[in-house]
Amino acid sequence: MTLEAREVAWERGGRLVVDGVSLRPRPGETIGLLGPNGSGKSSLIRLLSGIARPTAGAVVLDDRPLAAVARREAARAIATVTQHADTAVDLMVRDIVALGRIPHRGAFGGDRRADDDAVAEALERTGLTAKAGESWHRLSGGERQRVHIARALAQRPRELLLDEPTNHLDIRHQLDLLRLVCDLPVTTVVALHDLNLAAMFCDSLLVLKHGGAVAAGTPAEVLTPELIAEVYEVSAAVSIDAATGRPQITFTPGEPGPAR
Ligand SMILES: Nc1ncnc2c1ncn2[C@@H]1O[C@H](COP(=O)(O)OP(=O)(O)OP(=O)(O)O)[C@@H](O)[C@H]1O
Repeated sequence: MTLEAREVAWERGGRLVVDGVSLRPRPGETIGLLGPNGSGKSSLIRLLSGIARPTAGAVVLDDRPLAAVARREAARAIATVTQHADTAVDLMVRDIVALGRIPHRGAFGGDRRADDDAVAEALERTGLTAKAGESWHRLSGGERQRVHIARALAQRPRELLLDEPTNHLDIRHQLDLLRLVCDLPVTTVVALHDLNLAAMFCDSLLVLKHGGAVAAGTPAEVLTPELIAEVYEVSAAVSIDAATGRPQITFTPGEPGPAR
């Protein structure tokens, strides 16, 4: 059982920004959401997280409509890192990561030891242990991004929703983060712009265009030159990496894809 989207649609400002999309991740898999700017990736993540409700179709957690699941229960199961996540108050890194434990606290405070362990592990996994006592406002953009990921990990969710988690990160941290996410025993839906990173790390991909799903399957099934030209309007060559068996995409500079 896992988090599912069943033919979800979302009308915003008189326009369908998500148009009849279904997503049914296998437990533990990492699904990459691809698509150009404005194609609906963030909107779909908002629907899956319960931040927004679909205008049609349903988001379902363990076969129950998410809207009918108690907030606290949903918050224990699903962790979300949205784009441009910020915090107004100046907290220490450790305190922000500890916010991920709130859904686990009972009326009498919960298990402090479990909270401390989860926070320490999340800091360690994201390479932030040495920054635990640092103030949020003194962090770089990439460090802030990792703090939000750490908060989500401290939540120890079953479902992880990440909206472009690698923007702001240097290449080493991009690779570390996606490797970490893939190795977690957690179902993950991750919106990505980098097709090569998606090809390298995701078990499957869903490609959106104008709010609708245009392709779904393994990276090798989905990432063809034809699909890339259709969706992104650029020319690309795709080869299969001998070592990993994953597609590798090379773009042709200055050569536009077919006009649409
Ligand atoms: N508050 C809003 N009201 C109406 N439409 C909106 C609103 N926010 C976003 N949209 C529209 O919804 C569509 C989908 O946006 P969304 O942010 O989901 O795309 P995205 O694929 O995540 O884009 P990006 O890659 O640029 O982050 C866009 O056309 C956008 O203009």
